[in-house]
Amino acid sequence: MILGRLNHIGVATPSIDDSIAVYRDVMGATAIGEPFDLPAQGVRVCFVDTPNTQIELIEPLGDASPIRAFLEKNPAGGQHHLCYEVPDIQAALAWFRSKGAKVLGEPRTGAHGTPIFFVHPKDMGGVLTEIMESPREQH
Ligand SMILES: CC[C@H](C(=O)O)C(=O)SCCNC(=O)CCNC(=O)[C@H](O)C(C)(C)COP(=O)(O)OP(=O)(O)OC[C@H]1O[C@@H](n2cnc3c(N)ncnc32)[C@H](O)[C@@H]1OP(=O)(O)O
Ligand SMILES: [Co+2]
Repeated sequence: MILGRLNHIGVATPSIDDSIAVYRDVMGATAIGEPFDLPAQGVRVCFVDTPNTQIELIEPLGDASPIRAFLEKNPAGGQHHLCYEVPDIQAALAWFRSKGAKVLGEPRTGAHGTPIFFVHPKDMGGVLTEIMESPREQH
């Protein structure tokens, strides 16, 4: 398994619009994407570019959103997950399973349009970890 670059840091928020204002006005972010819905993943997403990675702002979308419980515990939002790139999602899936880590579901299409899966925080030192196949042009 080849662990690649840190693609993004997931930050859960009760309001993407409010968070955009903070990253724009307080953090001085100059490259903020348009928010978009990912109904299949139960989130609304907005990417804030940094020089070497991205902040992925995520807001609950729908009653079954996987981040609702997180926001109930952390009403102001907060750091939610880390996402690393791999060259081959299936090889990575087999790798984590071979290590006995709890993979959450099967690979599905993530916010960058490539396959992703999550590894339970209990097996990752308390860090919800997303694994994402690198976009093809980066292979
Ligand atoms: C995929 C689109 C996009 C992309 O980048 O492409 C995204 O990243 S979308 C991100 C949102 N989607 C997900 O997070 C899917 C995977 N997550 C899950 O399945 C759940 O969030 C899960 C199972 C990690 C936690 O579910 P839930 O919070 O409902 O369960 P519990 O409250 O029982 O939590 C169990 C246990 O884990 C701790 N926990 C929960 N969330 C986190 C977290 N983000 N980081 C670290 N730890 C977390 C929680 O505190 C519980 O611990 P315990 O000691 O048992 O109280
Ligand atoms: Co993510």
